[in-house]
Amino acid sequence: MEEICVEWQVRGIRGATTASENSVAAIREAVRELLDELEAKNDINPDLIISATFSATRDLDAVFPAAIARERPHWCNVPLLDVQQMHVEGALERCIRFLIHVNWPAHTEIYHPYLRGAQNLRPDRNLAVAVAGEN
Ligand SMILES: O=C(O)C(=O)C[C@]1(C(=O)O)C=C[C@@H](O)C=C1
Repeated sequence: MEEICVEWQVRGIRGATTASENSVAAIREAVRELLDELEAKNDINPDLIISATFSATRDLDAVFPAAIARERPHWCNVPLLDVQQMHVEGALERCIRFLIHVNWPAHTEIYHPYLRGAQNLRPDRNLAVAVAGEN
């Protein structure tokens, strides 16, 4: 029988969005939408996620984004962390970002979701998917 060998790589996936206000409901809605998009566009298997770090700008403190992520099916065992985004004067407000490391089949495209007010943070990533080795 022919053996099909899949080459795996550790890859980083970035994403960001904004919450409409500093409330549990608004942050939950924004994080769910962002992770829905991540999973839908990447056909991601949460069991292959190595870790996920969320940052929130200093104007968001109603709830931890990691706690929202942990509510998702199969995310309860993912190592999660929240940090406060460094503040730069004039930077996008009420912004939630993530950096996720994942085991990924080599040479497979990754989609980095940038939604809502965060759409223009990385127009290069928003328009195109990143090809293996380019991120
Ligand atoms: O990708 C983002 O979320 C950005 O805001 C862009 C950027 C960057 O310049 O690369 C800036 C600040 C963040 O800490 C991460 C990345």
